[in-house]
Amino acid sequence: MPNAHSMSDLKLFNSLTRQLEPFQPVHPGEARVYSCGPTVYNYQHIGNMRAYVFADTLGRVLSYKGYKLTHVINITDVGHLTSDADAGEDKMEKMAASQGKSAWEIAAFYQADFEADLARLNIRKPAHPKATEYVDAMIEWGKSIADKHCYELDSGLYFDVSTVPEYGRLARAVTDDGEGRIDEVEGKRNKADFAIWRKTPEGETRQMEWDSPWGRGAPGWHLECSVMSKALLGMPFDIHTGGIDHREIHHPNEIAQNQAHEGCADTGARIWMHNNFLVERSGKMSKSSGEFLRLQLLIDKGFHPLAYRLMCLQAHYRSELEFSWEGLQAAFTRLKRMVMAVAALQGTEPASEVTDKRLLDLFERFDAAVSDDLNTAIALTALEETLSLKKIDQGQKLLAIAQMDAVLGLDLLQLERADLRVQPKNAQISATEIEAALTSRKEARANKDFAASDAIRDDLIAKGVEVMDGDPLGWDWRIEV
Ligand SMILES: Nc1ncnc2c1ncn2[C@@H]1O[C@H](COP(=O)(O)OP(=O)(O)OP(=O)(O)O)[C@@H](O)[C@H]1O
Ligand SMILES: [Zn+2]
Repeated sequence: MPNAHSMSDLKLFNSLTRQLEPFQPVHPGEARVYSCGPTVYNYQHIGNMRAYVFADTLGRVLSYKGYKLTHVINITDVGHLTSDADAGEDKMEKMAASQGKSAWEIAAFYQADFEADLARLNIRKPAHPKATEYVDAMIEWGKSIADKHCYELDSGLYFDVSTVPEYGRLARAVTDDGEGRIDEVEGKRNKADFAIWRKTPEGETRQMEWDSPWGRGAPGWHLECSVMSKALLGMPFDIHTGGIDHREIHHPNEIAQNQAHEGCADTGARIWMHNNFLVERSGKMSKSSGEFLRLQLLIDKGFHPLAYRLMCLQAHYRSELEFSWEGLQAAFTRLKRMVMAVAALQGTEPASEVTDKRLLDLFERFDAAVSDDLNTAIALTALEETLSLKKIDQGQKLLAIAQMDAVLGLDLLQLERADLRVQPKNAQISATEIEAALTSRKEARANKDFAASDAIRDDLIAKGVEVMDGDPLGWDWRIEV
């Protein structure tokens, strides 16, 4: 697309100022992004995955705008307690004990599962540093801020939030429920003070523990993101992302550590961005509630994982998104339509540039939408209009689709109809058997043997197959789950 990235300036909503701001990179021509990664003590739920679909879309938009992107999603394999505010048990150690495995095994298993989910959602491969690889750097960071900003209690080294300017500015925490949720630890100077280092209590041993000037123990969860973002991206860097819950405690704490360490009022990242929650009718999706929605469950029910990506893109990342199976079904149907429209271009070679005015206008709309704080909902409509354009140069159309999809990540040029036929786990019949039965049914009908044709249909229905004669999508059948 000629000069596509120079069409509209990219504006992003900065949680620090609660305003849209133009993106101005710290390093000309580059974009450096850090996204808080998962705590790998369990499977991820699809709410967690919404955070990474958002971060990936941001990264794709930055690449499309011509910036050289460095994106980090860390892996939290140590340090996160069951509460964000340094209370409760260690998530990793607790799961290890309940499964009779080592904390290291737990972390490796769930990290691999997380990375498989990223791939299934067509999330590009950012760097995935592990917190446990940065413990030395965390201790060094702690040492450099300990005298001026920290104090020791029996339970560890604590950060005194009154030693940095404007603590909690990101959360606007002083009056709302931000600080109110922080649990008391005996001896803390301020309610919001948090652990930099947690000492292993006398007489206990942890599987993951290290020696430090403040005793044997483990780093506080907040410290790892400051340390890893600085080590991998330098400070200041461009954008820090996370779910909206992190705006309250985790990110204000990172900012406080960054200010202390860098000796400035700067916050470490210039722009802080937060995705809103995926919710269930009953409330926020959470792992603590036992059974929870995983991407694998969606696949087991016959949905393609990219239908979930599309479901996320249909909403603005700053809006709450309510999950429902009907909503997912609608997104899946929409994805099928797109894939079928691209299939109609099979055999077309993409053009080397787009000159057609209709395509250029649609591209301008697409560009304006993604430049407006990642308005993917509008961008999708521009893509769909492009897909439905008739009497147009096919090569140019394909090029425009490819460029839009590079930003949205729906994998439209690779996905085929057959890929979208996801076999539900409890299916009683395979796709090949269904196709064969439908072919026999067609023959029976052609021979006017309606009894045979009805018998085949009844047999399919009994096996959970809905036969969709005359389906406008040409989808023909689906397995009901
Ligand atoms: N329902 C949700 N919707 C969108 N993002 C979420 C949701 N829940 C968590 N996140 C985000 O997912 C990322 C990873 O979360 P994290 O590993 O801290 O686990 P968690 O889901 O918060 O854990 P738990 O459910 O046990 O409280 C974070 O950026 C977090 O803000
Ligand atoms: Zn973090």
